[in-house]
Amino acid sequence: MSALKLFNSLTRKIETFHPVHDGEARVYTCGPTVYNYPHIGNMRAYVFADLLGRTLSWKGFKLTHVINITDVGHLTDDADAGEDKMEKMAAERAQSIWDIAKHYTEAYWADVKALNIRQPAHWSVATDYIEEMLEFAKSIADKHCYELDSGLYFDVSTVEDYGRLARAVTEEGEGRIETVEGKRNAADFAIWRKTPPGEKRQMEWDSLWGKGAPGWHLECSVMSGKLLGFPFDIHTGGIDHREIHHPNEIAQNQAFCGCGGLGEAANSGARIWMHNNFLVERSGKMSKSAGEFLRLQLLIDKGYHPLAYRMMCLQAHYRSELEFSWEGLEAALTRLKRVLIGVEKARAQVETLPAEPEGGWTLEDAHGDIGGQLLPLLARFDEAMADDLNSPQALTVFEELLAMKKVDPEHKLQALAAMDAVLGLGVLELERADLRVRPKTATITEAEIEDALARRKEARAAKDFATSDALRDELAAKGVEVMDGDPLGWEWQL
Ligand SMILES: Nc1ncnc2c1ncn2[C@@H]1O[C@H](COP(=O)(O)OP(=O)(O)OP(=O)(O)O)[C@@H](O)[C@H]1O
Ligand SMILES: [Zn+2]
Repeated sequence: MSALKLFNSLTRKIETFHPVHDGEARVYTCGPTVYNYPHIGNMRAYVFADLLGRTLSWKGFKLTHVINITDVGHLTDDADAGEDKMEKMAAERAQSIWDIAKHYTEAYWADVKALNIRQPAHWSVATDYIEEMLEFAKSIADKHCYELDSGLYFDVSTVEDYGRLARAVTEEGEGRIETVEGKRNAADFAIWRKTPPGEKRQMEWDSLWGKGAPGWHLECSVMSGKLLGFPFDIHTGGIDHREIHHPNEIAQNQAFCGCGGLGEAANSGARIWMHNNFLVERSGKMSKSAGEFLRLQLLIDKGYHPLAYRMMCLQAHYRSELEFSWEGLEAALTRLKRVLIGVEKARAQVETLPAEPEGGWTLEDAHGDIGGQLLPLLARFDEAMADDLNSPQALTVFEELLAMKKVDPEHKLQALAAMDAVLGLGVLELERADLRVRPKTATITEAEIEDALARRKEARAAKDFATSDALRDELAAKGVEVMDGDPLGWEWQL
């Protein structure tokens, strides 16, 4: 078994994973701000966190994963400027924040499910932890904070090594962070924002510092510490969080734990900080406001199975930028189709599918009584995943397994199921026909297509090529391409 190695953004080094608690892995992932639908770039962050969680399970660690839902406190700028994203959307829509949060949380969960992202142990909702946030703030206020008219601010000069995660000295951030009158340091941030006099927010709570709402950074410090205990093992997020959100969480954690500098990673609250790189469009970072809003549902509406997007994510290492294109998605879908053809062949050779062991597949279960040719393959798959989650490499090993011929079919399927438990493509539950998603604009149903194709087959058998061609043209007029002799065995596509 290869030792699990992960890239720690805090040390900027690949490190061997040593859990804080023997045999366990505790992971916190910054979740979505539920003011709008997530775009597929946001979902890359959760596919990555899921891949990490699945790899930890595969390595035999008992995983506790927390993903939060931010329903208050995230401003339109990650630092201190702008409005609360939730309040802003609620005002625009003339709806209650609670309704907005519910709607978009459910939409996010639908994407989570469609992408085979496993359910974490906890979905922690920020507004459920206000009491704990007030206690946390109170415990650090005297030594680390000061009050201004607009709120309670964290003085970043009171902790050692502020900003180390971002590799930026405090002053460097100055240009980017809007000045608030009276701040001691440019990078100081509000941990509690007071409701301005004369205003009423939809979400506000009483506190020692007046009515108001918690800061976004405070929320993640509190929920991660509360649910996982400091220090926990791994904190994840998108690479943008490396600049402001996570350095600020770290500063609060240091203050709360009374810990020293960041020479000791555990002082930051987590031992390892991991960040996925961006999904980008040719024009730049994907965002909700610019251009076509790339939601998972849009991909589905255009006829792409959501797992083609998961495949697309797995094909790139999580620390590399990934450029989205429709051609790239098409290629990922084709790759998934080929995988399913291989799985179908393997399935046809066995009576029953291997039963998933309780608690999911681990490398150890995968080994089972497997011998001979399959063991080196499992070892190479393990090595790839242990090498800072090298999923592109692991995928090629998975495909090698699919192509293997002279192996015991039961063992092959066992190895397949176990590897898929890490990749999360769910290939044993998927049928090839499931991948053929009807685009929203399609004017013909599958039953009508199958019916026309059956009639065409009959015509061809009777050598009535005029009818056969007429049926083909009829289908083409409705946007259905008939694919005679397609190597992937697809008879038609929309
Ligand atoms: N283009 C992207 N590619 C990969 N991850 C991303 C991308 N954009 C945001 N993320 C990550 O998605 C997660 C969810 O972010 P959040 O819900 O806070 O979205 P957001 O800040 O409103 O997104 P955006 O800035 O894109 O509108 C975070 O971990 C964030 O770092
Ligand atoms: Zn967070």
